[in-house]
Order: sequence, then structure tokens, then C-alpha cells
Amino acid sequence: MTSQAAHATQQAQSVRQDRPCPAVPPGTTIGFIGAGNMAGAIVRGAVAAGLTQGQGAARLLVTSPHGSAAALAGELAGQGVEHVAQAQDLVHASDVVVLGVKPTIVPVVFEQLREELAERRALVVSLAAGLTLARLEEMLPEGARVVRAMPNVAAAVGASMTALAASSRASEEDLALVEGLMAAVGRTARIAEKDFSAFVGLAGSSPAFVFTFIEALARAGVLAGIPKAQAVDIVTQAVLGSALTVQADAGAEDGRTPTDLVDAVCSPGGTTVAGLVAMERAGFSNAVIEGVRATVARDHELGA
Ligand SMILES: NC(=O)C1=CN([C@@H]2O[C@H](COP(=O)(O)OP(=O)(O)OC[C@H]3O[C@@H](n4cnc5c(N)ncnc54)[C@H](O)[C@@H]3O)[C@@H](O)[C@H]2O)C=CC1
Ligand SMILES: O=C(O)[C@@H]1CCC=N1
Repeated sequence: MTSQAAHATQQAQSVRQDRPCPAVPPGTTIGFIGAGNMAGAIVRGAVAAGLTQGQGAARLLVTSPHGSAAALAGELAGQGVEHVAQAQDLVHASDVVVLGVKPTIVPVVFEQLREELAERRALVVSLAAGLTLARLEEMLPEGARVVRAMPNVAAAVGASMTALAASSRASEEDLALVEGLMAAVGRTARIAEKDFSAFVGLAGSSPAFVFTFIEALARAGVLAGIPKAQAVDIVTQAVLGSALTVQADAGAEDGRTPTDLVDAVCSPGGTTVAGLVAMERAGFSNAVIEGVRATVARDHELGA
């Protein structure tokens, strides 16, 4: 295991320690096609949540053409994760097939596995941006059961916000199973499929926007004389604390909205309002809104 992966697993375990095991039916075999950032995070999360341990443990199978699946299975050796060399064999053995490949590779994989998917009739789970349930059903054998899940990169530390939507042929049990699996890497929300593109802007892609904000804030700290590593550490805690404050208020009776919270920080004639007004003059809110609009538009293009 790389030190980065070990650190991510350790952090994920500490974030997850009070979360119950995911509600996946006993003995389910879940096969992952592709074992990159997202599938890797889900597999590690499922193992850390205890899905592959004890009575009725699930079996997790992974495959990929480039060595990432073999490396993942090696990292989790003895913990219920097996590498399968051929994707066809993985589909034959799986009750659930999770597609952890880039959206442009999804049609290639479906074409390659058409026969096995038609025979096995496993539940298909897509993590791909842009590809709608209708588009996925079009590419799959007649009658396929499909669930779309849209996690984000925070799945690697058990703090994803994951959207879920099911095709008309998928059952409540199918959706609940995927909900259970994705609960191993954070919070889940069932949303209308029409809102998936907007969700990508707000949660799937937004970690990259927030990382950029953290980087810019830290760089401003360096400009003001603080060493970079210390600036990043300070900013990260400030961003985490701000998010936790919004979350606590949202759950409280008479909780404050983000606008109320901005007002609470802005003393009349003070430092914050001076900074905020300068940021808005430079187009801060508008830049964020335009960024999300472009993300939503790109998600529509990918699905076209
Ligand atoms: N990275 C992110 O933050 C998020 C990604 N997603 C979605 O998750 C999916 C996977 O993205 P990442 O994990 O970031 O990609 P990645 O590039 O990290 O991993 C892709 C995996 O697919 C494998 N692969 C490539 N061609 C293949 C083929 N023909 N057959 C089988 N496996 C193949 C690669 O070896 C690799 O293991 C994408 O559809 C993306 O839209 C969704 C939400 C967030
Ligand atoms: O950019 C992408 O394709 C994926 C979808 C959500 C986050 N990353």
C-alpha cells in the first residue's frame, strides 16, 4: 500500500468509526470494473465499514486492464477483495456490477460485456458523469436494472455526498443495496434524475472548486508572509469549521442561513466586510455561479 493510500484508509476508518455496517444483503458479490480513484475509494470504504467481514460477508471483485485492480486487491489482501483478470469472468460471478470507468469508456465496456450482462442480469451501477439512466438502458441488454450514483472525491475519507437514482426496472431493494454500499463512504441522498447535472456542479465536481479556493486563500497568506504549509493548515481548518457551522445551524431549530452567518462575521466597518466587498467587486459569487453553470452544461454534453 502506498503511504498516501494508507493515510487515506486510516483517515477513512477514523471518520467512519461510528457508522453502522452498510445494509447490503448477506453474501452479495459486488464486481467493480475499473479500480481508479472512485472505485478504489468505494472498495476501501466498504472494507473499512466491515462489509466483507463476519457472517454473510459480501465478496468484492475488481478488474481493470492497467494493473490498478491487481494493486488494490494486493493492498487489501485477506480482507475479502479479489482481483479477477477478465472482466467477463467478473460479470459472471457478480450480483452487482459497478462501473468505475470514465464516461467515454462506459460504451466500450458495455459492448465488450454485452453477452455476459445479458446472461447474468446483474444490477448495474454507474458512477459516470453525464450518462443518464435512459442512455445507459439504451446501451445495455433489454430489461437491465440500473442505478446511477454520483459520489465525490471525499469518498476517500468517508465524507462523500452521493446522489442516487434508479431506473424504472430497478427495485426498491436494488436502490437500498446501492445506498448501503455508498453509505460506507459518506452520506447519500435520493434525488430526481433530472437534478443529477446540477448535483455534479454542487457536489461531484465542487471539491475541485473548494480545493482551488483553499489554494488561493493559502497563497494570499503566503503573500502576507505566512509559510505555505502553515497557511494551508490554517485555511483547511477555517474551511472545515465554516462547513461544520453551516451544517450545525441547518440542523438546529431557528438555525442561521449562510447569509445570516456572513452577517454574523461582518462587524460594521470591520475587516471582513472590507474583504468581502473587494472579493465581490472582483466577481467572486458570479465566478462560482458561472463555474457551476459550465459544469452542468458539460454534464449535459457528455450525455448527449
Ligand atoms: N474522480 C471523481 O472525483 C469522481 C468521478 N466520478 C466518476 O467515476 C468514474 C471513474 O472516475 P475515476 O475513478 O476518477 O477515474 P480513474 O481514471 O481514476 O479510474 C478509471 C479506472 O478505469 C480503468 N479502465 C480504463 N479503461 C478500462 C476498460 N476498458 N475496462 C475496464 N477498466 C478500465 C482504469 O484502469 C482505472 O482503474 C467516472 O465515470 C467519473 O465520471 C464520479 C464522481 C466523482
Ligand atoms: O469531472 C468528472 O468527470 C467527474 C465527475 C464528477 C467529478 N469528477
